[in-house]
Amino acid sequence: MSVITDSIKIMGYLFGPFKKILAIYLVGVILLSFLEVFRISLVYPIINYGLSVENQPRLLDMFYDFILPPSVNPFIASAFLLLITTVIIAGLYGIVMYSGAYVFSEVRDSLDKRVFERIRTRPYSYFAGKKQGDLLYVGQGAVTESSLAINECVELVRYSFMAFFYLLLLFYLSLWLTIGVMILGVFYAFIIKKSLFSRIYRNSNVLNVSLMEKSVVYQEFVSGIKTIFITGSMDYWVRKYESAVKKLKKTYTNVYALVNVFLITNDFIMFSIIALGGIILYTFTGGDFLPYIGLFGTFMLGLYRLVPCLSYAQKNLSFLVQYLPALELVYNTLTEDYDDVNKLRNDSEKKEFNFNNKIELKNVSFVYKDGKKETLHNISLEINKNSKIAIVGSSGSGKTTTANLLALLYKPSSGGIFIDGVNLDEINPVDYLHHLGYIGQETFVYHDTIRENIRFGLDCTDDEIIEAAKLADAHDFIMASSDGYDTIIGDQGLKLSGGQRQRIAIARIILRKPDILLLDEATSSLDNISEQKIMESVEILSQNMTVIIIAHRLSTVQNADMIYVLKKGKLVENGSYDDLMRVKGEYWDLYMGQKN
Ligand SMILES: Nc1ncnc2c1ncn2[C@@H]1O[C@H](COP(=O)(O)OP(=O)(O)OP(=O)(O)O)[C@@H](O)[C@H]1O
Repeated sequence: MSVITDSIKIMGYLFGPFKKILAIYLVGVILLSFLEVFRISLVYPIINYGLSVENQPRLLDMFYDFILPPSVNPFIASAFLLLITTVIIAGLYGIVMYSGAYVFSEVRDSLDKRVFERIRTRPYSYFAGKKQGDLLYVGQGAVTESSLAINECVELVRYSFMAFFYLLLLFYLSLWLTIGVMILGVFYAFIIKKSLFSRIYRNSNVLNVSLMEKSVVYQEFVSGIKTIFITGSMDYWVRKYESAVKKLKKTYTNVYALVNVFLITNDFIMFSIIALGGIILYTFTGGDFLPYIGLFGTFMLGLYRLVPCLSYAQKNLSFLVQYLPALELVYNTLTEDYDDVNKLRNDSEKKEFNFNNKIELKNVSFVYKDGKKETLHNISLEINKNSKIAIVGSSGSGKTTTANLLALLYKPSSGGIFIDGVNLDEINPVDYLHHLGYIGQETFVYHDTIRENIRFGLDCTDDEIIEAAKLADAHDFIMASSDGYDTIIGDQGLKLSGGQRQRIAIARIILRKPDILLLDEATSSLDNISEQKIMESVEILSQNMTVIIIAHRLSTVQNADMIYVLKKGKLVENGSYDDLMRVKGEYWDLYMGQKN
């Protein structure tokens, strides 16, 4: 599809919900364009009546015959009309500019919201499979560039209408002269389209890829800063970043140089035409050019106004082309099909979460999208209500994957998870997730107070926050911080230790009083004493809560009601600590491995 039809299709989609305000803008633009041309045409009678030129068609004569009493001099009437039209144009300009800005900001605003909505409703696998930099670019850079494209589009419409009306005036003044100028113009536009537009589009594509690459490198640099420092690999990252920036510089130069070529050539053509027109007029009239001065002057004035309009329209078009790859990315994000988690989640047909008896995993197998073989194979296990179970196994055995399935981040490839006999697929996920407290290995804290980081949007009292913090062994260090619960955590929680962050994450979940508490290496960053304290809290909580613990440190899970042992994605053993130690199987091996 061509660049222009592509842009029209995308713009049609983006402007779709704003037809009314767009219509008002267009009416204003048409009226304004007409008045602009009318204003220029007033110059013609002013010159001709002023110079008392006879025997020349006088533009607007019919209009004057109709509205002017014979006693009024057409010269002074034209001057007055010029003044009145100028005042109206000034007012109308304000309206058009305002409605143009309004259309732009409405579309931009909706774009921001729509893109965010489309991204946020994606399944977790979409985020897991994307580079963070790419995700950031879609929601930020690409949206900003698309907004700029929208602005260019709004402007393009304005300048195109103006150019059209000026062209009509020129046709009226001199058919042949206009045809001559148009042939030149079409020839020129053809060269421009052939030589420049495709180049701008190509370079803009490269520009977008380079922008994305730079943003990815920067993102990776910031998130990996600690590893970069301790491995002394700063030079490598500097080279990586500089190479991304260098590529960007080259494509930026190409794109902006190409866009500016228009302006220079337009200026050149405009003044060449005026000079040539003057020479032709002088030659054809044998020096007696006075009767044609009105026509020549108005024509050139019209042309003088037309060319910048065309020039701006071209500039708008070329910027539009430049931003098109970003627009396409945003358009694809907005229109592509995907499993909307909201639609899945808000399904009113789905049952409410009801848990009185047990959770069962029945023959659950799972393959990651890009995985070659099954990560989980035919797992079947049971978790009784208010029991405390543990899932253990060596690294890579599939423990976190099992937790991911329980937390609805992925769906089993076959088999199913059942709560009191009801498949998790049939239960309202929002309801289910409200009752599930999942604490993973990665802890997310954000730039706000400790209080708000624990609250995380929940409607609760300060006392409840403190109680949860105590259970998570976080209260003491919070109280020792400069402003207690009101201490601001630095960007990404850099002012906190790993263990402190983990304790805040645990408090956040405990505060939610879930029915099922899923701890995936949730105490891995903690020292033994702190871990011990949290496990004591879990012990208390487990009287009214079903607790699923995934842990490397087997000492943490010794008193679980049931321990499931995974090996290479398969369930190889289960039983209480005593049972498993007695049979001296996989658990025994793991235990002895940790002891030595
Ligand atoms: N998003 C993913 N895409 C593809 N494969 C994955 C993904 N996440 C994990 N895996 C693979 O699945 C297997 C099980 O990983 P999982 O994280 O469940 O193991 P684990 O028992 O929790 O390991 P650890 O104790 O080291 O955290 C591993 O081989 C891992 O490489």
